[in-house]
Amino acid sequence: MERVIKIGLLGLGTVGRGVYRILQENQESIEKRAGVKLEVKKILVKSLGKDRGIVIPEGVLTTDLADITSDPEINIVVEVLGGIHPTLDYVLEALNQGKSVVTANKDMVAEHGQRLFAAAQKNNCDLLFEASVAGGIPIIRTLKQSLAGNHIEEVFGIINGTTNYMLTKMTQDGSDFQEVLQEAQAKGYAEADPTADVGGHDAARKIAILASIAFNSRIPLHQVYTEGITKITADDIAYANELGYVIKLLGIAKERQEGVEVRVHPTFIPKNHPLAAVGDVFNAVFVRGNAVGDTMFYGKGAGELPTASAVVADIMDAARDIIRDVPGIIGCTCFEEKPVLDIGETHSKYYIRLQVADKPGVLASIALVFGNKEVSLKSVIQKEATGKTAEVVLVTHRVLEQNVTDALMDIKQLSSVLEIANVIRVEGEE
Ligand SMILES: NC(=O)C1=CN([C@@H]2O[C@H](COP(=O)(O)OP(=O)(O)OC[C@H]3O[C@@H](n4cnc5c(N)ncnc54)[C@H](OP(=O)(O)O)[C@@H]3O)[C@@H](O)[C@H]2O)C=CC1
Ligand SMILES: N[C@@H](CC=O)C(=O)O
Repeated sequence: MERVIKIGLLGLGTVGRGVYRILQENQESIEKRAGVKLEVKKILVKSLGKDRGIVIPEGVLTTDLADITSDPEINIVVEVLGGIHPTLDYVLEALNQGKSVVTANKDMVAEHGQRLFAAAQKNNCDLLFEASVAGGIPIIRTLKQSLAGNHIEEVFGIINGTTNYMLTKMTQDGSDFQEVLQEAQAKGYAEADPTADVGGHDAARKIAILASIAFNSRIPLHQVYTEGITKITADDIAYANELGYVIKLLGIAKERQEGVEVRVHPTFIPKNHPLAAVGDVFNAVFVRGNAVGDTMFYGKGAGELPTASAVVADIMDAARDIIRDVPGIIGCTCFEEKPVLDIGETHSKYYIRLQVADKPGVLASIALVFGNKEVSLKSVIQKEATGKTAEVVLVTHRVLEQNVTDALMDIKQLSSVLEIANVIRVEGEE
């Protein structure tokens, strides 16, 4: 008799709809490749009456979790609800009922991964989360399996589709921040609360997940230095262009002898850097391994079908493991504690934009403060002098962050400095 693996889908929003569509439209090839037929038996939603733009057979939608977690016929639960409450409890319930779980939820994995992996191991289930980082790019499987023989030294890249879409439009078309955020929301790229995207928190969750896998450690989310794109202005974009850079929100994780550095912030990168050409909703992740050298992975980082592509691949893996009776074979429970370095201990170049009084000697006094803190300056441009005020743009050489922070504290005290308008790290050049 033909074996069918039944799936319970939690959520039928942007990603859930994509998962359902791929499972229907590619049914034949999926069955051949997975070696088993896959069928969505139940779908948990909040509201049964909502128009969803797809046809779902009668009786499949439910608002009762128990229709899924208590159904012995359902072997795989796919969580695409989002958020932590009540989602974490739902996923733990599914694992404790012996069901393998596939999730796209980076909030939950970044904050409660340890608990979830322990529950999956205890119950001999798979817990797969490919879609939680970089949408359609298969980066989790790559780190866990394809590059497993390497010592990973560095993982960094563009890992939030919404902000990359926004920065691309703001740079290329001069679009307004709020307008372009609304476009990203309408396209289904943004989180339910888009402050997670623009505030850098979504990217922080993703880099915490990537760094944990890459460095075989557990990176607590609160230790990821996080800055979003809300302070980026049209002026910063124009100066970046003039100086030969573009601005991207990067997630950066490096293993150093003293510990690991894990950070998310807007970054100036040279226009000829491969990441500079990654526009729109695309993501790209660089991985440097001690055996493989430099690798780069590129693809759509958000949206219905790219994200669902990753979810469906995980469902197929979970199904294969179930029919071979080996769920949980590649777990995430064995790791080493590694210290996460403070942002002050990292090194970068810095773009610094200041509003100052337009009078003689100001630049010299600013340069002196930087010199006293061992921050050497690569370039200083004075702009838009009105006779009363002027804008000064400085770019430093590669220096210790703490020295820049200390210098800026002193610079703030100078009576001729009216405002520190923005400070943005510069990466990707010697
Ligand atoms: N959108 C994207 O591009 C990507 C999203 N993700 C992640 O995927 C997950 C889902 O995102 P997305 O599809 O965009 O989210 P949506 O907001 O579009 O969809 C959420 C779905 O979950 C249902 N839901 C939410 N809470 C409950 C609840 N308490 N009980 C029952 N049903 C509930 C909603 O039901 P109803 O329809 O009835 O309101 C809806 O169908 C999130 O974790 C997100 O971070 C990951 C990568 C990319
Ligand atoms: N909001 C996220 C969705 C995918 O993870 C993003 O924009 O990258």
